[in-house]
Amino acid sequence: MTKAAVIGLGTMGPGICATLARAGLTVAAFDLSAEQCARAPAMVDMATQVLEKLGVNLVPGGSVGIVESLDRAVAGADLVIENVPEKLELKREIFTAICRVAGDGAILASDTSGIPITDIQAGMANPGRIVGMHWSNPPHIIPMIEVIAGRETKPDTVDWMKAFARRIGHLPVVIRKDVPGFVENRVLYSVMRECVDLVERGVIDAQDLDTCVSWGIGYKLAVVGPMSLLDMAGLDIYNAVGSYLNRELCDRADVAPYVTERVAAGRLGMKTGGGIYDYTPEGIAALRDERARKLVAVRRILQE
Ligand SMILES: NC(=O)C1=CN([C@@H]2O[C@H](COP(=O)(O)OP(=O)(O)OC[C@H]3O[C@@H](n4cnc5c(N)ncnc54)[C@H](O)[C@@H]3O)[C@@H](O)[C@H]2O)C=CC1
Ligand SMILES: Cc1ncc(C=O)c(C(=O)O)c1O
Repeated sequence: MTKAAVIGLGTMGPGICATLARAGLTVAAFDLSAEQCARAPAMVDMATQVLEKLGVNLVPGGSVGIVESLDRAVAGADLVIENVPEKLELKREIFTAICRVAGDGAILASDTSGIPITDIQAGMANPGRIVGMHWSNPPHIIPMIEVIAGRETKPDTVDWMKAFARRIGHLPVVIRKDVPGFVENRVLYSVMRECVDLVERGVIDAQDLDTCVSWGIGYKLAVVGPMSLLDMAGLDIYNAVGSYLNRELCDRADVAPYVTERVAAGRLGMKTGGGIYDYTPEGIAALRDERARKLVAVRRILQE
């Protein structure tokens, strides 16, 4: 398998392109926005430099080319990865267009954060080839990929995707039920909901919350997963604490005003220069470098 198409070159697309090219694939990438197409090559280069530092196996012959239409990207591709915004109708439009052009044998993957694959593939021309391939941000550094079968996905499509994830140096985990959010984001969003609530209620400020979670929980969880942590702490302790604490935890079904008010004001985070925190362009470049350097160092140690 040599040719891949990546549709959408926003936060996720460039790092995915770099990872595929590093594994020897010829990647044709497309984004509707000329601005995103113009910035993509520099983003791909930055991700490629990080992959070099990580020492991820280099298979010669890979490349990334930005093309001017979805049809050009998809024609002849063995694998298509969709990375457009998280809206079901948009993703269905894109998959309809992809199915029109893709060859019968191509694997068609969505990087959706949690829209059930069953909803994306319903009524498509080739649903058995459509599969969830959920990367984690930044996709060239975080090595885990969730592989999700929708109701109509063929088992051999899932097997193919597992093997492919390993081929590009990532770790596949198979999600056995096509539940919204799959697994990673169900866990992340339960943590995020509690964190936002604690900051909104003034229990802690944003910076201390970040320190508490990164050093108290995140650092530990990178080495000891939650199920193993239960055994390490003792199930009796979880039972005792959970019996009074679980009922206290945030269970709101909507998104907190702390977030919705910032979104309404255009404060989306690093991509708009401010969100919870404020950023300058120089600060963003420095943060990206620092985070990549630290994530690479931690990954190296964890892989030993
Ligand atoms: N940002 C994150 O941390 C992660 C996001 N995801 C998922 O990956 C997908 C993409 O997310 P991001 O890269 O963050 O979004 P983004 O908003 O940064 O990028 C999306 C890109 O799609 C392009 N686009 C929109 N309509 C298009 C069309 N019709 N044809 C071609 N390109 C089009 C946009 O111009 C934009 O560059 C979403 O489903 C998201 O939930 C998955 C893992 C992590
Ligand atoms: C906030 C948030 N939402 C979704 C995802 C992935 O789908 C991520 C991530 O990968 O980091 C995230 O941070």
